[in-house]
This record gives sequence, structure tokens and C-alpha cells, in this order.
Amino acid sequence: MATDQVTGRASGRTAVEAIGLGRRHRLRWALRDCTFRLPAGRICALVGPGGAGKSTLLSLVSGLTRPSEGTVRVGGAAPATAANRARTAHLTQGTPLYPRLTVAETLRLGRALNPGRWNARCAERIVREGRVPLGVRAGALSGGQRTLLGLALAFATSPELLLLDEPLAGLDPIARHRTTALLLAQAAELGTTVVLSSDLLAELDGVCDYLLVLGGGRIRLAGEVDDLIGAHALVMGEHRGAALPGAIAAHTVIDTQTSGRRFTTVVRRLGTVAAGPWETAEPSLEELLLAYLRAPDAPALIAPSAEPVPARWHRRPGNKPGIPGMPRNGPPGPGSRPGGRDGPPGGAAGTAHDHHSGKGAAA
Ligand SMILES: Nc1ncnc2c1ncn2[C@@H]1O[C@H](COP(=O)(O)OP(=O)(O)OP(=O)(O)O)[C@@H](O)[C@H]1O
Repeated sequence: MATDQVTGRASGRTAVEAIGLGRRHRLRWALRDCTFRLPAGRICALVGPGGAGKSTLLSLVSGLTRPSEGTVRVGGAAPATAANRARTAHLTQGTPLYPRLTVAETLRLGRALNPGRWNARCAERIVREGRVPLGVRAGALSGGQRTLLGLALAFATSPELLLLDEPLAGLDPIARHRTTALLLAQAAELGTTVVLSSDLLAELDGVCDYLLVLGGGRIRLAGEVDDLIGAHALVMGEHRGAALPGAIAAHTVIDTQTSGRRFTTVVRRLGTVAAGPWETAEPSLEELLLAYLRAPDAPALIAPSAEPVPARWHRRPGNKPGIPGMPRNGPPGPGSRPGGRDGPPGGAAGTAHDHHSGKGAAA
């Protein structure tokens, strides 16, 4: 996998593509109308409130669950093909392990179950650097140690795609930091595409470069972190009346928090935010995520970097970057960040696909 995936980012390969993907349990939709593209080699955070559909999406991508509608492709094929099963590792919530086996026995079992594709060096490195004791039974490990052992098992099969369902939940800050550092180092070394569900918003900054936000079983935000942040502005000032100043409300207002006379608003920019008696800044990833989680009715935004590639493009040999009509779906050139924070003001806002009316909530 490593070769493909390492070159994945440079060649604009797609790791996962979903079109109209949905999953229903009896009459209730767990996930609906889910359309996005995740380029290979990215670390994608999957964020949403409880019940938003995160685990469902991961199970559909890994082939554990079948769609009720729409399609999902992994590396261009159905998730459940033998090749994709071999290329995908899915660590479900709670890291299921055999509790009576020691760490060393668990690793030996992993090797026995994956003949010919077991990267012992990689597994041992994670266990050693994560300080997971080899002689202790899996059932007696701490939450952080269990997660690290799960990651060791997953990475030892050199997956192209690693799906992690809340791997950091319940870990103390040091264990979270250690786990995240090992995860990033290993993913970078192998070029693994990672989808990581988490509600630890403050800790996603600097970890993920791609984002999928779900709410009520639907996509709320999707795309490059830089694109999504660049499409928004954080505006802080003092209330001079009941409503937000018109120059701010003219943008798509996502969320406003008030403290005393001061307001803090996250807007989706429709161009540059006009100067006034307020400060304008780029929101942090956490501020952006909080705004969307607080405002479940805010219009969805699928950045061009997350738009599926047209079918005719799939048929082209080489799948090279530079899709006609979709220039920002190609990979960034050296030193450039198309539509990102270095792009022209309003670039991402102006070209992103607004899935709803785009009316300012407080306009
Ligand atoms: N097997 C199932 N049968 C019935 N309903 C289900 C099933 N699996 C999931 N659901 C429902 O689908 C919705 C999405 O569930 P899912 O577990 O994907 O959400 P989630 O975002 O992962 O939540 P959490 O963060 O709490 O784990 C929820 O309303 C859940 O109750």
C-alpha cells in the first residue's frame, strides 16, 4: 500500500468517495444523502454530536455495513472487495481485543492471522514507544494502552485506509498526546489515509488536514481544513443595538455568542468582511467546529476539495490532477494552497458548494 498511498497526495488519488450515501434502520435514517470525496494520504477528522452518524459512516466505508441508498467507493472499488478488506483497518469504539491474551500473545496472533503482510517492526515500535507492557493481559490494560495496542495491530497490516472510531475517548491528556503523536508519525511514514472520529475539538487542530462534520445524519461541512477555515471569519465587537451590524449580517451568519455587550460571531464570508468598530480574525478549527455544532440549522458547506470527481474523470488513465471545470479539486502544487488561507479573500467562500439557501441566519 505504502507506495500508492505515499504518492496518493501528489497524484490526487481518491481514498474514499461517497455519493448519495445513506443507511436506514427500519424507518429511521442513521445517515442520509452523504456526498463527499476524501483524497488519499489525508488525516480526516470526523466530527458531530452523539447520534450524528459517525460510526455508521465508518462502518459503511469499511464494508461492515451495507448502504440502504447511494454508493461508497474505497480506492475506486466497493468497500467489501477482498482487496479493500485487506487495505482497510477499522478500529471500532472501545478497541475490541481478546482480554485473556497478553500484549505479546496478541501481537503473535496478529502475525499469525496476517501472514505475509505483518509489519512486526511497526507494531513493536508503537507498543514500545507507547510503553504498553508486553506481559500484561489485554483485559488489564488502561484505556490508552488498549488504544495503542489496537493501533499497533492496525498499522502492522500496513493499511491504506485506517478508520478510527473515537480512539481518544476516555484517555487522559498525556495518553491522548502520546497516541496522537504515534498515530501521526506512523500515518506519515506509511502514507496512510486516516479517518478519525472525535469530539475532542480542541485537540484536532494541527492533527487533521481534512474535515467531515455530520449532524442529524447529514454532512454539514466537508473539505480541506484550510479551505473551510478560509471561507469563514470570526468577528468580535460590541453590540450597539439588538441586532448584529448590517455589514456583518450581510454574510452568512453561522453562530453568535454574546457575553455582556460583546458579541462573537462566526460568519461564512461572502467576500471580505467590511471594516468597522469590530475585530475580524480567522476562526480556529475549534471555533469553527463549535459554531457549526451550536447551529444545527446553518447551511452545509462542501468545499470543492471534497466534491466527488466526475465519472468521466475516473475513466481517464493516470487520474492526473487538473480536472476541467474543477480546478481546486486537484492537489496543491508545491508551495501553494489553492483556496486555502493563502488564497484570495473570499476564494473558498465564493466557490464552495452551499447546500442550502445560504441566507444569513441573523441577516
Ligand atoms: N443498529 C442500529 N439499529 C438502530 N438504530 C441504529 C443502529 N445503529 C445506529 N443507529 C442509530 O443511528 C443514528 C446514528 O448512530 P451512530 O452510532 O452512527 O452515531 P454516532 O455519531 O457514531 O454517535 P456517537 O457519537 O454517540 O457514537 C443514531 O440515532 C443511532 O441510534
